[in-house]
Amino acid sequence: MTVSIAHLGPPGTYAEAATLVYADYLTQTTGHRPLLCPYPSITQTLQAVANGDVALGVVPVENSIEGSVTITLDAIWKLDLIRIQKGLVLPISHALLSNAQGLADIKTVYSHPQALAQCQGWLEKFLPNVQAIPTNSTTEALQYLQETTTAAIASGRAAELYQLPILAHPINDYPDNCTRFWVVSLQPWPGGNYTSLAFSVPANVPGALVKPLQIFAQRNINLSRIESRPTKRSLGDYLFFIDIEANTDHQSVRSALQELKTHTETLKIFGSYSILNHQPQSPC
Ligand SMILES: O=C(O)C(=O)Cc1ccccc1
Repeated sequence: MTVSIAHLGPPGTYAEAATLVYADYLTQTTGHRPLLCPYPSITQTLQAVANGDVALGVVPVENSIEGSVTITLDAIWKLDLIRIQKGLVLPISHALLSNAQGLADIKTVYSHPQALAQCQGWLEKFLPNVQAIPTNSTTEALQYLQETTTAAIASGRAAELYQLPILAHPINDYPDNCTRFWVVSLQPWPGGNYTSLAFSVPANVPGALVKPLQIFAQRNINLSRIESRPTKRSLGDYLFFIDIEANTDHQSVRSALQELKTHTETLKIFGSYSILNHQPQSPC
């Protein structure tokens, strides 16, 4: 049976590029080529996995310049059964696509909020008076390019795919711009050396986060990331997303998670996974 993988579309997004990397890996390891299924938003991509419409989904989770992709974290928290199977990191290089004669004609720039933010300095310098409009994805932005006063930020690959002119490339403010993606499914997977989890704490009291952090520190378990997100219940009430460098099969991790349960209100463990190292020369 063909495995379907959901990703943010339309075709040509960075999420699709990450999905193609994973599809190549699956083809090599299983002998079967999976089917790529584009969805209009990150939330709908994850929903398709949660509903069982597709076996797998690939979503961006964190960028080296802009930090967390908050839509992904919020949706994963809400969708109870989602598990992480793999991580993969992709270098991101943005281009300015437009049918305008030159930069002086451009009045509006469309793109995904992460792409707009990663090119903020370039936009301020070269297009200081344009209006930046967020879209669900970098390739959704391309539908606005019929006008000769509009531009979109997307990849060189997207420009090639839709035969659109590139006015400037690269335009990201930092050359080492990398985005981390998660491959997710409903199936727990034999893990790797990274574990991701999230929890809410019982009350917004001093030290509510100290105990959970101590639990890991006492066992010498390294945290590679901590991110807070509002619970959306009341102001100042947060969820914490944590990545640790260890597997849940490890005895120390098991006991840490047992103890963590007693110091958190809700604890969700998204699983243990390895990082697919597909480009050993990449800056990521
Ligand atoms: O819109 C896309 O192409 C995406 O895949 C989301 C995104 C946007 C910018 C950087 C990384 C991922």
